[in-house]
Order: sequence, then C-alpha cells, then structure tokens
Amino acid sequence: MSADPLTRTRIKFCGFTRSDDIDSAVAVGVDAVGFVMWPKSKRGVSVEQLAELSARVPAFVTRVGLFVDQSTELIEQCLPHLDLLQFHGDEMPEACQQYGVAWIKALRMRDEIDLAQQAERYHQAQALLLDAYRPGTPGGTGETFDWSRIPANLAKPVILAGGLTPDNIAEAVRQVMPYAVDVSGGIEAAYGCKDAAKMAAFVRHVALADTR
Ligand SMILES: O=C(O)c1ccccc1N[C@@H]1O[C@H](COP(=O)(O)O)[C@@H](O)[C@H]1O
Repeated sequence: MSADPLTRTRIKFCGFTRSDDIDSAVAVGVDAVGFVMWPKSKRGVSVEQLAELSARVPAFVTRVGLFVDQSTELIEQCLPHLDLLQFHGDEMPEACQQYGVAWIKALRMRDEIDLAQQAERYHQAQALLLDAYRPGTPGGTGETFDWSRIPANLAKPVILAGGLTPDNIAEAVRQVMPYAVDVSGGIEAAYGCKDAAKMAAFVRHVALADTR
C-alpha cells in the first residue's frame, strides 16, 4: 500500500558538507536537510559553508541547523540560512525559543529518561527527536536504541534517529510509526560524504514500509 501524502513519514538527511550530495538528496525526495554547526563533529561546517550549502536547497525543502550548546551569537549568524533549529545539547526551553524560529529538541534515550515529562518541558518544540544515548557524545553515534521504549501517546510528534540505515529503516517505520526519521551515518560513504545509492534506498524503504 502506498503512503498517504498527508500523513507519510517525513525524511531528514543530516550532516551535509558537499553541494552535490544535496542535489542527490533532493532528487530522491528528501523533506529536510541538516547542517551540523557543532565544530567538534567530523561533519561540522562553518557559517560560510552553511551559506553556500543552504543556497543549493530548493524551496519547500527544509534547511535545518544542528547545534550543541552553542552561543546565541553563532546561532544568530546562521539564522538567515535556516528554516528550523535542532538542539542537541542541554539547552533550556527558553534558550531554544528565543530566536523566533521553529525548533526541535533532541533527547538521548538514557535509561532514566521520562519522555512524558520532557514533552511537557519542551512543549514549544515542533517535535522531539529521539536518539541513542552514548555517554560523552551528543549524537551522530550510528547506534540504535530499543524502539519499544517510545510511548505511542507522546504529546509531541516523534522524529526517530540513531543508527538508522537502508537495512533497518523499514522495520523502524513499521514499529514506531514516527512523524519523521532522521539519519546521518547510515547514508554515508565516509564522514560528511553522502552515498547517493544509500539515500535512494533509504527513501524507497521508508515509502514501502509506510502504510498509513
Ligand atoms: O552528526 C553528527 O556529527 C552529530 C554531532 C552531534 C550531535 C548530533 C549529531 N548528529 C545527529 O545524530 C542523530 C543520529 O545520527 P546517526 O544517524 O546515528 O549517525 C541524527 O539526528 C544526526 O543528525
């Protein structure tokens, strides 16, 4: 069965560093592309690179900036090139809200996390991005977590992340039925270098699994 376009699972590819990879992602129908603004990441880009890469993104594809506890000044410099902010650190809700731009909050699935409480805390977020927890690493680990820990009735839309690949994404979509999925490492040939065939396979497997 094909997916209902009004409810189908949205797809974000993250960690772009090359313009050609953006073209390939757009060609296979990605909904959002992400840019890692955290300089410690091997996928990190500068504000100048962000400006160049984001200019390559066509209308109606969302440009997302990923930040990890970064300064207001840096984030403000990035704003002209972004449609949505993704916060991956310990940012307080007020800090996320201060830019007047739509944002999502990443939560790492540590054992003791209370997702209902976090959904209330970050109620102004457009969605919660759930990622694997590895101590000392804010994200992009390439690791999955136990998807059965995600409650079906969470008060915010869920973006599933963490170790997704063309091989496991169909099962993830069927099991979790998230609002969206987000992937970085699983569609790469090397850090920051996307693989066109993996991106195409990922999108195809989401569509095949999406029966809503
Ligand atoms: O990609 C990174 O380098 C990164 C660095 C710091 C925080 C988050 C990061 N990436 C995000 O992590 C998740 C999962 O990534 P993966 O698919 O397991 O590689 C995803 O949201 C990335 O955007």
